[in-house]
Amino acid sequence: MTQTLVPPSGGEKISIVNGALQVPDHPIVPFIEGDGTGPDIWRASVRVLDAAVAKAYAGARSIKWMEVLAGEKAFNQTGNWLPDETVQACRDYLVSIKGPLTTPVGGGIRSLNVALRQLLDLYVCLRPVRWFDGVPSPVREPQKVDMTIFRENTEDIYAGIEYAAGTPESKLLLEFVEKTFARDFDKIRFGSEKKSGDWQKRLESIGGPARPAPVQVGIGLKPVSYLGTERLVHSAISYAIREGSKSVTLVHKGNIMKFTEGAFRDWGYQVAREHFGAVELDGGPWHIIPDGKPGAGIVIKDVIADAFLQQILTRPAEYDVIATMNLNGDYISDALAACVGGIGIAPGANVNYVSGHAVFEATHGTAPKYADLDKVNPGSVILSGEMMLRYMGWTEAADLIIKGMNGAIASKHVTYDFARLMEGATEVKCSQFADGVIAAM
Ligand SMILES: NC(=O)C1=CN([C@@H]2O[C@H](COP(=O)(O)OP(=O)(O)OC[C@H]3O[C@@H](n4cnc5c(N)ncnc54)[C@H](OP(=O)(O)O)[C@@H]3O)[C@@H](O)[C@H]2O)C=CC1
Ligand SMILES: O=C(O)CCC(=O)C(=O)O
Ligand SMILES: [Mg+2]
Repeated sequence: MTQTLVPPSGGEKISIVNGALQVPDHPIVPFIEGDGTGPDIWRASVRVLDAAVAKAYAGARSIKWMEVLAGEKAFNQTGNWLPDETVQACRDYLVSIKGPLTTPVGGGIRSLNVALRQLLDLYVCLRPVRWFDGVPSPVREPQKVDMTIFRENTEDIYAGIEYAAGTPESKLLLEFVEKTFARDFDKIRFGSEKKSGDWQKRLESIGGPARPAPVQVGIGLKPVSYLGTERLVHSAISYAIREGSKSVTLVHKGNIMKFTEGAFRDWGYQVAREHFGAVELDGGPWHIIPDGKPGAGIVIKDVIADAFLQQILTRPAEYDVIATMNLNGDYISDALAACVGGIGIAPGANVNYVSGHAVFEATHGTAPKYADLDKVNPGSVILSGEMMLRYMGWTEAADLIIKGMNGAIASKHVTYDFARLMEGATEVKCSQFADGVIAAM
C-alpha cells in the first residue's frame, strides 16, 4: 500500500535560491508524529508552534502542516516503515519536523532516523545545549553549560555497515582479513576455531557445558572520510564565526582509533587552516584564527572523548562549539542534556547547509513506557520547532517560544521530569505544560 499525500490548500513550498532559503508566508511543512510518546508530544508542540506564529504575525503567516508517515504508524497503514513518499516529501518541501522513531535492539529494522539522515544527506546533527533558568539539574553550576554540538551525521560506525556473527558476510570478511591482513587477524581474538580453543578449557574450568567453541564474530565498519569531516568542521567553524563563539573543540578518540578519529582531528585542523586561515597556537596542535580574518581570536582545539566527558562536568565553561563524529556526538548529546536538566527539553536539527534540507527532531527517543499517558516533557520538540522557525527566518515567533518556555518553567507548573527534582513544583501533564508555554508567550 502506498501513502497518498494531499498537500494542504493555501500552502506553498519552501525553496532555496542561490543558497538562500525562500520561505513563503504559508509554507507547507511535513511532520512525522513519531512512535511511543511521539503523538502526545507532537499534539502538544504543534499547538505551541501555531500559537507563536499566530501571535507574532497576526495571521499574515501560518504553517500548513502535512502529516507524512514513518515508523509504526507507517508500517500499520502501508506495510512500510519509511515509505518513499515520506522521504520524497521531506526532499520536496525542504524543511520538516519529526517525533522520535523506535529502533529495536539487536535485530529487526535498522534505524529509520539514521536512514532519513543518510537519504537526505543531512550531514550536520545540530544540538544546542543551554540551561533554562530554574530547571533542576544534577550539576552545581548548570548555567556554565552553553555548548552547540555539531555531530557528523552520515558516517562512522553509526552508518550501520555491520554483519551479524555467523552470516556468510561476516565469514567472508573474516576470511578476507585472515588472508590479506594476517597480523590484524590475530587481533580478532576469537576469529577462528584454532584461536577459540582455550575457550573450551576456560569453560571447563568454570564448570560450563562441554560443546565445541563456536566462531561467532559480528563485524562492523567505521568509515570516516576527509570530505565528511570537512563539511562538518567547516559548518561548525562558520557557525562559531557567525555567533561570535570563543572556541571550536574537535572531540575524538584519535589516540586509539588513529586513522578514523585521529584523522578527523588532523583534518579538522587542516580545514581550520585552509578555509579560515587559522595558525598554530603556541606551537600547536591548537590553532587560532588570527587578527584580520573573520572570526579572529576563535581557538580551534581538540580533546580526547573520555577526558571531554569528565570535563563537561568539571570545567564546562571551557567549551563552546563542539565538532565530533557520529557515535561520540550521540553519547555527548545525552550527557550534556543531562547536565542542563535533562533530555526532556533537548532539541535538535539534522541539516544539509548546501541543499537547505533540514529535519528538526528532539535528542531523546520514544520513551515507550510513557506512551499515551500525556505525561512527558514536550519541551524538546517545542524547542526543535523553535530552531525550525529560526532556520526559516521567523525569529519573532521563535523568540516568543523562548519567552513561553521561560515563563512556563518559572511558574513551576512542569512535567514529571522537572517536578520530581524541583522544589515547590506542581506536576502537570504534557498538554498542560504546552498550555503554560502558550500562556506565557
Ligand atoms: N531520533 C530518534 O528518533 C531517537 C530514537 N530513539 C529510539 O527510542 C527508543 C527508546 O530509547 P531509550 O533508550 O529508551 O531512550 P529515550 O530517550 O526514549 O528515553 C530514555 C529516558 O529519557 C527520559 N525521557 C525521554 N524523553 C523524555 C521526555 N520527552 N520528557 C522527559 N523525559 C524523557 C525518560 O527518563 P526517566 O525514565 O528517567 O523518566 C526515559 O525513560 C529506542 O528504540 C531508540 O532507538 C532514541 C534516541 C533518538
Ligand atoms: O535512531 C535511533 O533509534 C537512535 C538515534 C539516536 O539516539 C540519536 O540520534 O541521538
Ligand atoms: Mg541519541
